[in-house]
Amino acid sequence: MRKGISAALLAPTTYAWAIRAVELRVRAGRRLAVDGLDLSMGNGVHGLLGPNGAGKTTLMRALATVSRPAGGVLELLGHPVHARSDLRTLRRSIGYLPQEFGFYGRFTVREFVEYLAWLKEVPAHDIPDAVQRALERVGLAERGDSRMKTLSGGMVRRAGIAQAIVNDPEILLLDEPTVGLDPEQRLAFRSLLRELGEHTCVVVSTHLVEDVVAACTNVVLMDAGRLVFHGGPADLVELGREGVGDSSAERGYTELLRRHRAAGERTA
Ligand SMILES: Nc1ncnc2c1ncn2[C@@H]1O[C@H](COP(=O)(O)OP(=O)(O)OP(=O)(O)O)[C@@H](O)[C@H]1O
Repeated sequence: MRKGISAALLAPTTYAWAIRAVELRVRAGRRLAVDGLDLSMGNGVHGLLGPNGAGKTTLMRALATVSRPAGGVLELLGHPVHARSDLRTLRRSIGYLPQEFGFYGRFTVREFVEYLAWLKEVPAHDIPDAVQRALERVGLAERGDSRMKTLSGGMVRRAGIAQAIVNDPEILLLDEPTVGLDPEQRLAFRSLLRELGEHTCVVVSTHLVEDVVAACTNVVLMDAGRLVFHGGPADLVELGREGVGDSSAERGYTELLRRHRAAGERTA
């Protein structure tokens, strides 16, 4: 048995949900930015929406096991995540594109993705093919030998998506992946998302409600650290038949937040 990995982590696990949170609380600095969240997610593409400061990035960081929960239950692929969990094996099955990420500008795109594949403990002999496939999936195969510092903002984002998918994760977390992508790339990205969601639990945080309707199987709406709505994109569109906003989906989003806040004021 490999040193440092417990038998419990190596044992096959069965689970109903790839991600399960019950009364989850997560701190951002000293603030409880996720405050009593109940949420279960399986395979599919889950669009995480919410106003600025809703707690989306804080939740993504907890799902990526970057921050540990301050309370409640968090289970990823059936493994509990808490202060004392051994997360090394679990992290091999997670892909994460943070909102902001650093890289060595002198690395080529291929070296950058290879390095992350190595950190994710992808077996060495699988790395070249895995990297090539990830670069092809984000449309960067032609730029594999370019240095990271020579890429445009949108291309850096695509390199970030490539590193997140290079280990074929079972949970894929993408924090605002479409920022800086041109319209053609956004369309290509939507179809990549749909493809990935067939066998993976994909969580995509975004402010683009239209992207969620076009590419997601589920909508998760948060406000002030709590779950406001979890349903299908069609439910959001249906709710937005009337109200303020340029599209039905945006109106549905606004209407859900309005109802949630009005209910909060009544109970306060
Ligand atoms: N390091 C920190 N220290 C203190 N407070 C923080 C820290 N990071 C985030 N917060 C606060 O936690 C709350 C949730 O922030 P978070 O970044 O998770 O929201 P978000 O939904 O991702 O927002 P956005 O849409 O603007 O990216 C906000 O009120 C924010 O000000």
